[in-house]
Amino acid sequence: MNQTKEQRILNFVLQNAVRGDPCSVLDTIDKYCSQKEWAMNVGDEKGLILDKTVEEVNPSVALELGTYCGYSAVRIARLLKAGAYLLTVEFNPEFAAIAKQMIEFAGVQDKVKLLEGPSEEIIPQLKKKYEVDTLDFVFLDHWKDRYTPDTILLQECNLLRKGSVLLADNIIFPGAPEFLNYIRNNPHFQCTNYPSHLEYMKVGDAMEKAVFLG
Ligand SMILES: O=C(NC/C=C/[C@H]1O[C@@H](Sc2ccncc2)[C@H](O)[C@@H]1O)c1cc([N+](=O)[O-])cc(O)c1O
Ligand SMILES: [Mg+2]
Repeated sequence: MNQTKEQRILNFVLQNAVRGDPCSVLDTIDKYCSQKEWAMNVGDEKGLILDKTVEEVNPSVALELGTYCGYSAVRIARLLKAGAYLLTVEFNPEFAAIAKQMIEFAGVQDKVKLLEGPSEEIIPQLKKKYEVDTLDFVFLDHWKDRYTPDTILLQECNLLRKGSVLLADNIIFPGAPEFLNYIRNNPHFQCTNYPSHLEYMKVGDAMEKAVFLG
């Protein structure tokens, strides 16, 4: 049975990256996806915006929606302080299996909890089942039409506190117009736009940061 693109990416990492070295895993994925097969990782350019935001927030508890191959989970986890952790939500079992291996190869498995299932089911379970109080940082990179309902759900489940930071990928491409309209017109959020480019392409893209004001 021939391999999927995601399996080819993982195999390229297993054969070319340095086990236990998150940066080498990120560089190897970026190399493969810019030279051989494009894939929807946040990538190196927008990855720097993600890095700066994570360093600024220095979260104890972070949530990622849309794990895919685990690139941004590794990217975020490598920056977390001792005792801090990332919960990452993926509903596609094949992608979850790839991401699990990617996270373990990078050596950040002790900081990452991969939750398999759709965000709309997982988010309401975070407090009771996963013992989350509130989230310091949320990275939205899953289906673009889920950004708004899941942001509303996070508020309804009291998972945001004054100062919680949301960072959303793909504001321009593929675009999340409904989310942008929602978040920029919501008095409970302070928004900042970060223009960039689509991963591995010259196409324009942007990330949007939204700080919850309580
Ligand atoms: O479509 C994009 N991302 C959707 C991502 C989806 C990821 O999240 C879940 S969906 C889900 C649902 C519910 N709960 C958890 C995960 C999918 O199984 C996939 O792993 C995308 C597309 C482009 N592009 O150029 O076309 C560029 C990007 O950066 C993108 O992020
Ligand atoms: Mg994306």
